[in-house]
Amino acid sequence: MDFFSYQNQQLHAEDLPVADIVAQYGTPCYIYSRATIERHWQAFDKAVGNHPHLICYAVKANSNIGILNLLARLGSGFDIVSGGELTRVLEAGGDPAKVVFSGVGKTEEEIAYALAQGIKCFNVESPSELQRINKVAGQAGKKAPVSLRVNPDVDAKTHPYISTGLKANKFGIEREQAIDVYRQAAAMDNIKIVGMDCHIGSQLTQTAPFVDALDRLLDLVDELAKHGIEIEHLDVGGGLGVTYKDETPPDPDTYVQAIVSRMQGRSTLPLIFEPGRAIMANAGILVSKVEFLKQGAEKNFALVDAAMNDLLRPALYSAWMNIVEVDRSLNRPKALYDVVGPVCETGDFLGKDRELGLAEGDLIAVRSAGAYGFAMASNYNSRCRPAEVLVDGNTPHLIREREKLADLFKGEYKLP
Ligand SMILES: Cc1ncc(COP(=O)(O)O)c(C=O)c1O
Ligand SMILES: N[C@@H](CCCC[NH3+])C(=O)O
Repeated sequence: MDFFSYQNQQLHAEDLPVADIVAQYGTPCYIYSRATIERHWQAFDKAVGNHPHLICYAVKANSNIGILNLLARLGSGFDIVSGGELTRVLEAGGDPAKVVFSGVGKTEEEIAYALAQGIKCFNVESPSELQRINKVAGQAGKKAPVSLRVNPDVDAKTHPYISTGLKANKFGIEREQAIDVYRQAAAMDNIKIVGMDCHIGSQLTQTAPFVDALDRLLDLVDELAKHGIEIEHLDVGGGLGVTYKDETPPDPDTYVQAIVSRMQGRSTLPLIFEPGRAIMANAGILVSKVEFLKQGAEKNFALVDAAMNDLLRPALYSAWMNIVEVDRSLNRPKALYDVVGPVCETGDFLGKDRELGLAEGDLIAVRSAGAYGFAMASNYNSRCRPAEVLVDGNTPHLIREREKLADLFKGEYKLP
């Protein structure tokens, strides 16, 4: 669900006109809604009902401390993929005992750090990683809690760059090897087996691949039990998609029900969910100002002050993201525009062939930009990353300042 709505032709964030917010904080600017983030998180939590569970928000989707803090206050757990993300979770007041650590390339340093903080478990992606965790835990005199990420070989039917559950993908341990790797783990001195997990991809718009993957995992859980290995939790990963254009993903309730319905007879096996996009995407927009309108030989261009460094999804995945005028009352004549940024790349666009009524100086908003928006922003072309503002009812809170030019070369040195 999208929290931005037009009131009197002006795009509003909760009770505030978007134009007033950016008048204060400048453009480009990410704006998020507290109410929407909380509603989305609670939709997952409530849908699971009485089945024991933990919602571990996938920090990579949006890792702003202000947002992590909101979620921590709701009781959320966190799915992290780096020591940096763990630092953010701790800084935000998150409970390390509710943190699961995913990712294919955990370093010794990251493992030692996570162990020292007492995280819930490591989602292990290879036999070599398992050995490394055992070694580091041994050095620390600890037993590391682990879950093996099983690659269930299910087609998530999403963009190939964000599909993760196929044999051809780098993620997880092949199903056929899983029992063997679990047995290796059971024999290790400094490993404690606690779970099993999978994550088959992102922006999934159907329930069936999730259910297929779960069924394959449940078969493995039963097979492991025959080998005397008990699984204490099952982590079904994230991946639920959102509507950017005309996709019709299941809502969190339908998705969660489909998962929980497969858990009959397993009411004591806790479930972990790792949603990222479904919580954050439609809770945020990116607002940008039209700098110039330019008529090319074949196309009209709207040159705006946000670029691929601020929002990479269109350039990276050819992702279609909805672009709207912030003030419709201006009633500009409509034309077809490629909405492009100032970065020196032909791939620097936010949208192509969009019918918009624009004049120089107008504001546009890219909707559904709350997930994998700022989180993937960079300083390419030495551009300062934008501000982030969280709207709480009728109060905007600055949760990240726009970067300053002087910050761009902090930590860089000239030769003596
Ligand atoms: C292991 C893992 N968990 C959770 C997520 C979150 O995915 P999404 O934002 O699609 O819910 C991802 C990213 O795809 C991931 O790699
Ligand atoms: N960054 C991607 C999703 C990747 C999910 C991470 N495993 C996107 O914008 O859609």
